Amino acid sequence: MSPLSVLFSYARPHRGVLLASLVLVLLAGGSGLVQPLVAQHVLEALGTGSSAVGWLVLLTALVVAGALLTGVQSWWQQRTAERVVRDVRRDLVHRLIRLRVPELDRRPPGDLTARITSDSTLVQKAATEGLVQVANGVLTTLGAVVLMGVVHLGLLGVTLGVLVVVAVLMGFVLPKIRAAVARAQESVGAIGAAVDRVLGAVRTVKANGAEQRETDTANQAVERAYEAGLFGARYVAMVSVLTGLAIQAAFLSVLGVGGALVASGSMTAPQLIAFLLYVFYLASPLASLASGLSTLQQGLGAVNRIDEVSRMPVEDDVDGPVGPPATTAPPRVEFDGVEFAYPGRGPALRGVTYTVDPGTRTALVGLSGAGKTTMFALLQRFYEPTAGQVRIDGVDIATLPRAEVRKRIAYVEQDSPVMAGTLRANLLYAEPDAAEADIAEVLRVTRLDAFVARLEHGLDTEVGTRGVTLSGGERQRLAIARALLRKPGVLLLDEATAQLDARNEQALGEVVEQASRRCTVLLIAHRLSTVTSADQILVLEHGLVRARGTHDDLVRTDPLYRELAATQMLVPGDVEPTDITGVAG
Ligand SMILES: Nc1ncnc2c1ncn2[C@@H]1O[C@H](COP(=O)(O)OP(=O)(O)OP(=O)(O)O)[C@@H](O)[C@H]1O
Repeated sequence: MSPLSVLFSYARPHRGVLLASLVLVLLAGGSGLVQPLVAQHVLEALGTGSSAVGWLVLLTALVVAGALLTGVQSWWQQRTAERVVRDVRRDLVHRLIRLRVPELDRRPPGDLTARITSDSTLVQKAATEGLVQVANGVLTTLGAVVLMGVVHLGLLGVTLGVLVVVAVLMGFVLPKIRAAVARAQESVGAIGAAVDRVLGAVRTVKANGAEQRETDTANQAVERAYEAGLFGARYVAMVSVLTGLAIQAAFLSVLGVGGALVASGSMTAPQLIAFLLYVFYLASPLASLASGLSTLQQGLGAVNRIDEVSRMPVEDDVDGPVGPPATTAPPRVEFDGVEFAYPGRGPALRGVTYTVDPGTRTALVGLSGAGKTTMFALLQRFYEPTAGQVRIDGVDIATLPRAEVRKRIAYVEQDSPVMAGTLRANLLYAEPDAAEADIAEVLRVTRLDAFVARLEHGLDTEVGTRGVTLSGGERQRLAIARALLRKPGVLLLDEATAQLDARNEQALGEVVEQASRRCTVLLIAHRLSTVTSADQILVLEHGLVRARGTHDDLVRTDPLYRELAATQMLVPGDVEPTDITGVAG
């Protein structure tokens, strides 16, 4: 779709009211045109001593009607503009939240936010005021042109000649406005991205004394937006200059040619005067046309950035009623020859095959970057395998709606995100109707009950942006409590206890063990002490399962596992300190 058709598509649902608005503009214009004639009659009546009441009433009615029509037209137009921007923003919010994870991975959130907040406002005016002004300008200009033709065809030719020259110049200027707005909006997106980057890691920025560097980065985008804005403003100003010049040039040409025609007797003086009045009358529709075209170009400059979001792939199977899972029994989870690579990267998983039996605990261990978190991401259909299948209870999850897959799974992320809001809102995020008894139970098992009891507002305490007012361990326990409250079929814990003190870690280890009687648990852990009692441990290396078994089996059979265990003093051993961060070498 061309940008113009996209713009029309925003206006289309409101075409009725926009057409009505156009009619009102024309009527208000018409009433304005008639008023001088009626005023003339009033003056004539007063001069001749006859009654002017009728004309006065008509004049008053015209003035009032004109004002009312203008008021109603302005209200309809602005209301429609607000509706257009509301629809665009609704659609953008809806899509952005549903964008596929790979798409979100490669776009700065600040830029996406700017499309909702800033770009949409330009489209709002273009799809309403711009279109009405252009239509009004075109219709009124055409009307004036027809009447000019009735008065004198030759002079009409002269006028049109001048207008064509101006139209060609406009054709050069208008696309510049559009390009400038597109550049300015890109920069506004870049400002959003830069600020978002800083605010998302404000402590890192401060701790590294990077305030000035980050300010400079954001300011570069601010400067680019300013330059592009100025560039566009120059051309917008040029449009009004051209419109003024068009009228002046038409007036002078008509005066010159018309004067000669009158002198030669092929035209009467009143004809010339009438024609000149029409030339002046043209000023208003031409101004409306020029301003409407500028507004349209500005909207077209922004429409691409909005339309780009409409073309990004979304997860279209996360809405609608999913219904309760067919069974509450813990399911079997299988990876069967699963291969996967992130866009532009080498393989992250290279043919992973394993089965997790219902109601058991499987631990994934291995060096950093081995592909553990990637498996969790595939299990929730954040990404799709490039080969192989992930199955839940024997069903390939690629054949299930994402909502259904995710409903069965509770996921505690590596950095256990907590969202701004209250503790309660975070806890009940997936289960808004959870029973008080269940809430109390999960708070107890995650040992958050004492913490909550100490807070003045208890569960209604605000946790700040990303839970910044909580400690790392409290955030993790909150995330685990949220997961347990869902009573999931599958529980995924990614380094979920990494930030807990030893006492809490042990307590939560027991909770997870208990949970595995009700659900299938997969947990990723670097601290092997948390996984020694798992039913099955998978050792991952470079996207492959290199060994599997219980802790005791693996200590005996797998050198890498033995090394990991020895460095964590879980087995006696004489081990060279090895890089287990995967950073070096
Ligand atoms: N969103 C992403 N885009 C591109 N590459 C990614 C992405 N996420 C992870 N990777 C890469 O994929 C590989 C596997 O990453 P993954 O997060 O699965 O490792 P991991 O075993 O969980 O590591 P860790 O123990 O450090 O969390 C790594 O090389 C990583 O750099």
